[in-house]
Amino acid sequence: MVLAAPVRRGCSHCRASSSTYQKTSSARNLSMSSVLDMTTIRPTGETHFVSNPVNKQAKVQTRRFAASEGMAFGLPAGQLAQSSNMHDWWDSVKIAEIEAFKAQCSDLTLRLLSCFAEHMDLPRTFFETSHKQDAGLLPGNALKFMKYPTLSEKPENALERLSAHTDWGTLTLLFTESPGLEIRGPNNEWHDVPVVPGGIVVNIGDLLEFWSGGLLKSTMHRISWEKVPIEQDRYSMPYFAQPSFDTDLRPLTGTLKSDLEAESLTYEEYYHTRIRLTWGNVLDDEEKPAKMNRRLAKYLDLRKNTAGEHVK
Ligand SMILES: O=C(O)CCC(=O)C(=O)O
Ligand SMILES: [Fe+2]
Repeated sequence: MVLAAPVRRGCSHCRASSSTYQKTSSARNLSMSSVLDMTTIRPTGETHFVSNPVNKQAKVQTRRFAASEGMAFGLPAGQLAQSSNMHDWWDSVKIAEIEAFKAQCSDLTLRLLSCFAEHMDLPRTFFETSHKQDAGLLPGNALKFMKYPTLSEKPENALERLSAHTDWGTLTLLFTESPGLEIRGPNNEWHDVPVVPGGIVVNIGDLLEFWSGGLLKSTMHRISWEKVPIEQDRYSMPYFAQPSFDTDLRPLTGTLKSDLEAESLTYEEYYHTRIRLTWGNVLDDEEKPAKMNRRLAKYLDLRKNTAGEHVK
C-alpha cells in the first residue's frame, strides 16, 4: 500500500495511536498536484454542484454565502468513468488516478476500522464487509476537492469559511498542507489542528458515534475567517468513508437496551434522512419524506443542541 507509513505506533494492525499518517511521495504528489491543477474548479459563487450517486446532478442553492468551493468523486470503485457528472476535462488518465487514490484511501480506512472493531470486541473484519467498494454497492466512498479562495473583501452575511459541523459517515481522512482547521474538544473549546507534513487527519463521523451507541465520538470541526482570512487561500481533500446502503445500523454494542434499538434501520435510510435535513428534498423520489426512524430522530435531536449549523 502506498499510503500509511505510520508516524506513531499504537494499535498493532494499523499502528494508529493518533490520527496522523505519513504518505509516500507519490500519494503526496497526487494529492496536491491534482488540487492545484484543478482547472475545472468553479469560481466563488452561491451555487454548489454536488456529485451524488443517486441524484444525477443535484444543483443546490446554498442559503447564504459559504466561502469555499468543492467537487466530490463518489461511487464505488471503478464507476467514475461512467458517471454522468464527470466533465470532459476528466480524461481516462485523470480518472484512473482518482480511482487509484480512492482505493488507497479505502485500504487505509479498513485498517483503521479493523482497530476500532478489535477494541469494541467485534470481529476484526466486521467493518470490511459493510465498507466494500465493489461495483453496485452504493453509495461508495467520496473523495472531495476543496478550495477556499482568496477574496478581495469578506462577503456580507458570510457563514464561516466552513461552518462548525461533524461529518455524517464512518471515518473521514483529510489531506491538506494548509493550516486553519480547528476541532472542538469536550469542554467546547476549539483547538488548532497542526499541519504535519505528509500527514493525514482522521475524523470520526456521526455514523460511528450513532452505530457505537456513543462509545466513539464524532469530531466537530470548522474553518473560521480568523484562521483563514480573506487574503489567504486553502486547499484540502477530505475522503468520506461510509457503509453500503444495505448495512444494518442496529447498535453494535451487545445487548439492546430498549425497543428503540431493536427497530431496524439501514444506512440507506440514514443517508437519505441526512441529505433531506441538510439540503431539503433534492432527490426526485423524496417529495414526501418517509417517517424517520425513532432512534435516529433521538440521536439527531440530541446533536442539534451541540452542533453548529451544518453546511456541506
Ligand atoms: O477543508 C477542510 O480541511 C475541512 C473540510 C471538511 O470538513 C468537509 O468537507 O467536511
Ligand atoms: Fe467536515
